[in-house]
Amino acid sequence: MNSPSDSSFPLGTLTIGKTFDFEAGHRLPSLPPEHKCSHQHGHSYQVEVILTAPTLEAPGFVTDFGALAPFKKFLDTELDHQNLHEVLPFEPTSEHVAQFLAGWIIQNLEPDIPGRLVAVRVCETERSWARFDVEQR
Ligand SMILES: Nc1nc2c(c(=O)[nH]1)N=C([C@H](O)[C@H](O)COP(=O)(O)OP(=O)(O)OP(=O)(O)O)CN2
Ligand SMILES: [Zn+2]
Repeated sequence: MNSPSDSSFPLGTLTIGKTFDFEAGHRLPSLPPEHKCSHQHGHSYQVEVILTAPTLEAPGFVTDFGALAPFKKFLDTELDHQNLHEVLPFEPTSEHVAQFLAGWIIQNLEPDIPGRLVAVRVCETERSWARFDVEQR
C-alpha cells in the first residue's frame, strides 16, 4: 500500500472540508430601514469547515469526517430554526457568523481531533458567502 512517505507522493498541504447546513431567520437591525436585510427574513445557511493536518492519521485522514459530528449537533441544537439575532450576541452577518463558528470549533472540537481549523465559510445563498481564515498558529 502506498503511503505519503513514498517518493511518488508530491510534497504539499492536505486540506479537507465538510459542509453543514441549518435553517434560520435573521435581520440586520443596524441597516437603514430601506435596506431589505433590515427586515426579518430567512436563509438556508450552508457552513463549510476546512481543516488541515501536518501528518495523516491512519488510514490516511486529516480528520475522520465523522469526528465533526459535535459541530453538526451544535448547529442543530443552537442555531437551526432560530432567529439568529435573538440567539447570538452580535449582529448576524455572514462574516460575524463565520468568525463565531470558527471560535466554537477551535474551543470545542479542535482539542479532540487531529486536524486544525483553516477556515469557515458561511453561505447565506448560493451566490453570497463570507469566509473566516484562522490566523496561523
Ligand atoms: N457582506 C455582507 N453583505 C450582506 C450580508 C452579509 O452577511 N454580509 N447580508 C445581507 C442580507 O442578509 C441578505 O439576506 C443577503 O444579501 P443578498 O445577497 O443581497 O440577497 P439576495 O439573495 O436577495 O441577492 P440578490 O442578488 O439581490 O438576489 C445583505 N448583505
Ligand atoms: Zn439575510
